[in-house]
Amino acid sequence: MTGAGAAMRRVLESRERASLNGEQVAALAELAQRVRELNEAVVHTEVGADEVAAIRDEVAALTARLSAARREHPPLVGVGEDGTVRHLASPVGGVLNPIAPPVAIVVQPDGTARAEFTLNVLYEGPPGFVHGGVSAMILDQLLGVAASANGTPGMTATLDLRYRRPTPHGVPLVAEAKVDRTEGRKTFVDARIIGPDGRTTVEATAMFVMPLR
Ligand SMILES: CCCCCCCCCC(=O)SCCNC(=O)CCNC(=O)[C@H](O)C(C)(C)COP(=O)(O)OP(=O)(O)OC[C@H]1O[C@@H](n2cnc3c(N)ncnc32)[C@H](O)[C@@H]1OP(=O)(O)O
Repeated sequence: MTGAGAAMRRVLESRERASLNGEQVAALAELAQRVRELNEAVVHTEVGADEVAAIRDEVAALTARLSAARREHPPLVGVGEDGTVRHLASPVGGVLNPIAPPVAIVVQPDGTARAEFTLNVLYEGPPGFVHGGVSAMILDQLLGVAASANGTPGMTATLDLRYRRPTPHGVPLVAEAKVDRTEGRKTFVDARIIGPDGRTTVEATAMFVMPLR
């Protein structure tokens, strides 16, 4: 046993006290979105060196202003309108995380976790296509949400990926995950990413294990 469950409970207990109210979350989510746009602008800009230097100094000044009052830990959890727990700073769809791809996961009545999203060039691996690690990260999260929605949350113990064809960026994608079966503390979940032509680009199977302590 790893004690992973106890370690996570300790972190959760310390961070729940730092929860934000809805107004604060909305304001920071807007800021995170502006930073996402800044990130993309940095990758695409063709402005001259002097302008780059001036912008660099402005960004540094903004970072200093934000850092004038810092919490010890990121706000980890929030409770959504539907009562589900949200990891606000998650690297997948975390509304407060400027590096998180915009993947909003919705659980369907039949337990399928589903997301519709478009990835921009920030998530590129092979030219024109999504980085395989980014696809894996999105699928891991989606698989985990499906396991949680099934009432059997856990840690990812195994994650098997089959990259069937390249996943394009800049076009609408769909990802879905659904629990296949549970065996004691183990939950087996299947997922896939589907391209705009309706064909599967990546398939995944994961096993989640609920830590004993
Ligand atoms: C709404 C919120 C949604 C949030 C979604 C979040 C999605 C993101 C999820 C993640 O990314 S989690 C981070 C990545 N995963 C980890 O860091 C996990 C690290 N590993 C662990 O913490 C532990 O190894 C683990 C909790 C998975 C298992 O530890 P345990 O001490 O509870 O397992 P134990 O050794 O008692 O084994 C229990 C059973 O599982 C099996 N098992 C455990 N780990 C395994 C493994 N890695 N591969 C294959 N089998 C494994 C083990 O063989 C055994 O099978 P049997 O009961 O049949 O004997």
